Amino acid sequence: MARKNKKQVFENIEVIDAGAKGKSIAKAPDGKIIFLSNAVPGDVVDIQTTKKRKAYYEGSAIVFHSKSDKRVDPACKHFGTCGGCKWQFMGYEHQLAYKEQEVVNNLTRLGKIELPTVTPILGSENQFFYRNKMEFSFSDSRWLTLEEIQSDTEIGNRNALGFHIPGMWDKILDIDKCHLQEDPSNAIRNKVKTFATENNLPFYNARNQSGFLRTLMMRIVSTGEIMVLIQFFYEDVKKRTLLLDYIVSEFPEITSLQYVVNTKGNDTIYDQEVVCYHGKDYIEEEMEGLRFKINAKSFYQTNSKQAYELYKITRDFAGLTGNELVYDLYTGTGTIAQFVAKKAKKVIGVEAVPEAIEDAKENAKRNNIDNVAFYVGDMKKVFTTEFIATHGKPEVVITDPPRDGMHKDVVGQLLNISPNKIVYVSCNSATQARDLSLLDSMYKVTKVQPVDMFPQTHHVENVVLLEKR
Ligand SMILES: C[S@@+](CC[C@H](N)C(=O)[O-])C[C@H]1O[C@@H](n2cnc3c(N)ncnc32)[C@H](O)[C@@H]1O
Repeated sequence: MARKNKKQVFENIEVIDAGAKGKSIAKAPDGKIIFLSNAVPGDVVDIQTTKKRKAYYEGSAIVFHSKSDKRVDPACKHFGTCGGCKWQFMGYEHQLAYKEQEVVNNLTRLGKIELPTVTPILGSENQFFYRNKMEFSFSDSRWLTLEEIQSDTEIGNRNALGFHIPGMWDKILDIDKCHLQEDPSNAIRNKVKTFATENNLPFYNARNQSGFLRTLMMRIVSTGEIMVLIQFFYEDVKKRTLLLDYIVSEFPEITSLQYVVNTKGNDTIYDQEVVCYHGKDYIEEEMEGLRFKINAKSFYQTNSKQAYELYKITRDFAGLTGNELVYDLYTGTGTIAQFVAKKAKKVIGVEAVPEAIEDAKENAKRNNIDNVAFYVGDMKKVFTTEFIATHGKPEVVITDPPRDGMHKDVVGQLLNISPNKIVYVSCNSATQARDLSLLDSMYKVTKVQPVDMFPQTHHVENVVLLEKR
C-alpha cells in the first residue's frame, strides 16, 4: 500500500513569497504551494516535504543553491532552534514589506474590502530589545544540540533557563543572550541560573512533574522600574529565601521581587496567589504623562514605545473634538480609554477580565481622569441594547479585540447602534477582514495603517478607520 505522507524532494525551487505564520512560499512542479520555515523569498533551494495535504505541501529547505539578497545574518546565536524570532534572517525593510502585504492581501482577498491608499507600515524604532515582558522556563533536561548528542563527551549538568523548543512542551532551550528584552534581563536570568545550579536548587522536570524552580518572569519598563517574579513548584522556605535574598543583593535595581508557589500541572499564575518578597507589588509605566500601574497579572502592551505610536494613530483616526461619547471595546487595563479621554466627553471601556478592569479603574483614579467608566463582562453579553440605553449611544467606537476578532453579535450590535466612526485595532488582519466585510454594508474603510509591534516575527498590528457610508 502506498504511504500517504511519503516525503518528496523538489530540486532547484525558487522561494517566491512570505506567507501566514512566518512561513515562506514556493511552488512545487505540480503547481501546489509549499510552505517552508527555513527559507527567505529569493532563495533557490531543494525542498524536502514534511507533510502532504490536498492543496499544499509543508517542507523544509535541505540544500541552498543560492541565497536571497533579502537575507541578513541573524543577530542571535539561538536563531533557528529558538522559535521566538522566526524572521531574524530577513532584512527589516523586507519584514515590513511582507507584513504590509499580508494586511492588504487579507483585507482585499479575504474581506473583499475596497481599500483607500494604505499608509505605509510604521516600523518599530527598536528592532531588538523592544519587549518589556519576558518569561523563561527552568528545566533539568536542557535541549541538546546534534553535536552534543553525537559527541563522546559526557554531558554533566543539563539545567536550562530559557524557551520551549517550538512544539515541545517538555524541552527547554537554554538561553544565553536573548535579543528581545533590555538589560539587565540577560544578566538576571544568567546569574539566577548559575546561582541556582551552584546551590543545587532543583530545576523543574515537566515530564515527571518534579523540581523546585519553574519560571522566571521579568518586566522592565521605561520608568526604569523592574519586576521579577519567580514561580516555584512547592514551598521550601530555606531554598526560596536563599534564592530571593541572592537576587535582592545582586540586583538592587529590582523594584518589585515577587513569587508564586504553583503546585498545579500548568505554569499559568492567573489563578495563583502572588506574594511580594521585596519592594512594591507593582511597577509603573508612563505614557504621555499618564502613569499605568502594572501588577504581576496585569496585561500591558509588550512593546511600550510602539504601543504609544499605535495609540496615537488610534486617537488620530478617532478624530475627537471633545464632545463625543466613545466606547473602548476590549479595553484591557483601559489604556486606550485613558489615552483618548482628554479629547472626549466621556469614554466607556468594556473588558472580560475583572482584574484588568480593577487596574483600569485604579489607574484612571491615579491619573485624575474622571470622564471614564469601566465595565466587566463578555462583550457579546455586556454590549447589549440595554447597556446602550443606560450608558448612551456612542459617536465613536474603538475596538481592539483578541486574535479571534469580534463575536458576530458584537458586530451586529455595532451595525445596530451605527456610531459615526469605528476605529478597529487588530492583531490579526484575517479576522479583522472578516469583521470588516460584515460591516461593509454600512461602513466604508477610509484609513488603514499597519504597525509593526513585533520586529523579527511575522506578527502585524493594523488600525482601520471605518466611517458611515
Ligand atoms: C488585544 S487586547 C486589547 C487590550 C487593550 N486595548 C490595550 O491596548 O491594552 C484584547 C482584550 O480583549 C479582552 N477580551 C478577550 N475576549 C473578550 C470578550 N469575549 N469580551 C470582552 N473582552 C475580551 C482580553 O482580555 C484583552 O484584554
